[in-house]
Amino acid sequence: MLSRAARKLASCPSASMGSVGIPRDQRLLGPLLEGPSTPVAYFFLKGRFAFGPSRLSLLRKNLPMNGTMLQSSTTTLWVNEIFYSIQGESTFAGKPCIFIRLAGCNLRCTYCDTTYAFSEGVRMGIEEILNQIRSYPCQLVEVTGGEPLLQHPVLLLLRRLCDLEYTVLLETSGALDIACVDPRVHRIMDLKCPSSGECHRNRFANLEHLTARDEVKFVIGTREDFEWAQSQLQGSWTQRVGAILFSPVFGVLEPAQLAAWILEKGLPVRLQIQLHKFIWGPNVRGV
Ligand SMILES: Nc1nc2[nH]cc(C(=O)O)c2c(=O)[nH]1
Ligand code: SF4
Ligand SMILES: [Mg+2]
Repeated sequence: MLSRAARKLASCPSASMGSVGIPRDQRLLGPLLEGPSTPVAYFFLKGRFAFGPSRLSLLRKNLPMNGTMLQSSTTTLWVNEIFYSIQGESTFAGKPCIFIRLAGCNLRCTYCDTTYAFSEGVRMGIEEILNQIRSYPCQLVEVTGGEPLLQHPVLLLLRRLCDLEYTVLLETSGALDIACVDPRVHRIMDLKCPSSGECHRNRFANLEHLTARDEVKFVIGTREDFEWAQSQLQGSWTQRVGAILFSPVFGVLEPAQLAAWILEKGLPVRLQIQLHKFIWGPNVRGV
């Protein structure tokens, strides 16, 4: 007997092939690119195609805007970086972890710390990615971005990683549908607060899909954000989800201030600081 989540995945062909079953606003737009020798990337930008070299860095970094899909074949992904570090966020913080950062994002949060992922990346085959992952002495993998769900083949990558018995984490902004993600994946989903400038992009329907495996993260920059986050803690999802994380915007809100607010209200949430920024500094890439 398949679980509800497993049945949903089985009825979602995009987890194994093509883009059928993907919500309309997440479908690939534009012609498919095949073969590593093709030196051109295609993007669908506000109703027209843009063409560029295979390194996305030559695209202006503010180009992939709302609703824009990164174009790739069904077995390749635009990868910004792959690295091995200490997990700095979520309930897995402190553990060795391999990170796969995918390129492109459809949001532009005011505090974004990975703007370089908007436009820099190389195209890699899923098997090529898996081979690199196998080279690290680690069974914990996080797929992050950018926004990893912008690229449909990520569903296949996530499934392959689960099949290989990795513990798999997915960081997502929460603006795209999370229902087709393999149910073995731990989804770490943001609810964007007002100071992000992207609060209106929250896809609240995602909350219905959350399970004890998943975590919800609020990145908090102001008292208004804190109160907004507090006001979201009413729904039944709070009882189902594995963790609720309150994380201060680095360099904007002192962790001690957020700690004081949480204690003042007695909120049953988890204060999260971005461990990697305290270990290696706020602007170091690849850690
Ligand atoms: N060490 C480390 N932990 C992280 N957890 C989430 C990260 C992210 O950028 O999504 C991240 C990251 O970039 N580095
Ligand atoms: S969703 Fe994440 S990667 Fe995208 S702009 Fe916001 S913080 Fe940056
Ligand atoms: Mg992130």
